[in-house]
Amino acid sequence: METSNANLLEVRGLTKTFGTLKACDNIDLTIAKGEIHALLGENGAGKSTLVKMLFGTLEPNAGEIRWDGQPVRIANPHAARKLGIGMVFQHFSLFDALSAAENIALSLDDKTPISTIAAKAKALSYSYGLPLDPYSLVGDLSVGERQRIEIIRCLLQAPELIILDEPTAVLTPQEADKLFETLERLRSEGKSILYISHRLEEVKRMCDRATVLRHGKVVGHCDPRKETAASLARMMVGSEVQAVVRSPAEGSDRAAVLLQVKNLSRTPATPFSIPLRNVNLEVKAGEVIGVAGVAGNGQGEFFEAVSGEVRQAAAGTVRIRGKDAGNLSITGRRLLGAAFVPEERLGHGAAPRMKLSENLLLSRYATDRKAFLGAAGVIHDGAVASASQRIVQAMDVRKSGTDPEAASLSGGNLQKFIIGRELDRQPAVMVVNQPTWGVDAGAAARIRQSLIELARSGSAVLVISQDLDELFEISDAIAVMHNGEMSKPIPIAEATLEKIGLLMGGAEPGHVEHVAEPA
Ligand SMILES: Nc1ncnc2c1ncn2[C@@H]1O[C@H](COP(=O)(O)OP(=O)(O)OP(=O)(O)O)[C@@H](O)[C@H]1O
Repeated sequence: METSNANLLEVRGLTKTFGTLKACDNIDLTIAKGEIHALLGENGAGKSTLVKMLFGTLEPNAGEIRWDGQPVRIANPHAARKLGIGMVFQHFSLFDALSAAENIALSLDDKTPISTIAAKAKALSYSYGLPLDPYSLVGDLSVGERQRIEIIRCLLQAPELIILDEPTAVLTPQEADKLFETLERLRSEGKSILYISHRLEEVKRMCDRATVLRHGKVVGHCDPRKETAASLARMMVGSEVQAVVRSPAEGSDRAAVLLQVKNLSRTPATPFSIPLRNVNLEVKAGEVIGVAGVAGNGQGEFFEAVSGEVRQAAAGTVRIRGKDAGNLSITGRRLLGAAFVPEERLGHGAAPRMKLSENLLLSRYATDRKAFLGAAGVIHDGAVASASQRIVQAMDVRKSGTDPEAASLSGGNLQKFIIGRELDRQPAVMVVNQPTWGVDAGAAARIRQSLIELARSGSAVLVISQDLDELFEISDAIAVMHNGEMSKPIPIAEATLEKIGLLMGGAEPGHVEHVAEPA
């Protein structure tokens, strides 16, 4: 039986509206001391809005928050921290040119000397099994190590409640395991954790209770350990989530190579970027090739070179539909029939302050001139609006208003719109970096299925992803990037998690070929 003393946080009737949209609608939530509590919900369900109110970055319109039985007002993150609430954000807020300890010092309010902070951070990091060298420069660290800094920074303030927003999205399976050990340890010390994740298997594994949101309302509570990933997804979405079907790639041996990367090398543009070393890769019509790798091993640099965000001097390093494209701009490559979806949605994938229809026009006016522009460059508003509507429907994009600004969409819904915008063109070559990052189970299945279908209709699809399950689900072969080098693609029938994991960790391909198949 729970008594009110056992509860650390109680939320009653919390409501937040944006215009006419109730992003959080009368939400009740109770977090007990010493529990890991999952907050689940499809994209746009209101999870981020809720935790922003708990961390003091958004002010509720109505409702009450009780902390250890007492009503509180959390006016800003400083007040949240003082109360004992810490948050590890999905997007890191660290300075590359500073050390781990200096970054931590910036978030502390007192004037403790760096050497003391470094010693404390190091001791804490080792005691929680997340070892950290406090004097290492952030720019030299992997994404997993950067996340450790964020976690240690949070733990140094001895919070009673730690909010984690999709903490494993950027981690390797091994790093995620380490994080789970740390969370279990925190739980055993009586700390509470509010855990947001779209990865339902890890929610089942880690969490004691779950609260499920849909359209801003609480639609259920459950013990995730007693559920299946499918039943959790059903609670979130309100209906059965379709499994992804990968039809066999037909005749791909004889098919045309639509995207070719040939002897691509790049010297690092900044002290913190990874050089590319003689990368070779081909994607044929009809197939999906996956690129796996721990974040920060050159995938970003590879995407920039393939998409034309950074051009090469040698035109032949990237060939699209048989034409040299290495020295072309993004638009030049798009005119050859390619489409690109970058990892970073706001700013790169979409202009945040522009409406969805304006974003559509911005990315497609050159390639779809006839459809969207008249003779004197007059915009066919109707055509743009109906294309925008078509994409919203095809990808089930949830939003407030008919044509809102991109920045007002929840992360996952903006991703659905951007992918839909490119798929709508039926590109001959599609290159996507992290296609379902932050996307809920139902929408992720839809995006993955669309990528397979695009390939089977005759296009070449290249998917860079840190989600190995995703790559195994959709790829016909998987290549691995490590330290700026690309392995040969391993056909999916021969690929195992162990082989790919070893290559991700830097094992020699020759060694991996001898790894036994699992029994
Ligand atoms: N600043 C804002 N202005 C207008 N609408 C907003 C704003 N912030 C969020 N919304 C809307 O509120 C709803 C809830 O968004 P929220 O970011 O909380 O969802 P979420 O559950 O965290 O989704 P995701 O899993 O995609 O991150 C969405 O429909 C979103 O478009």
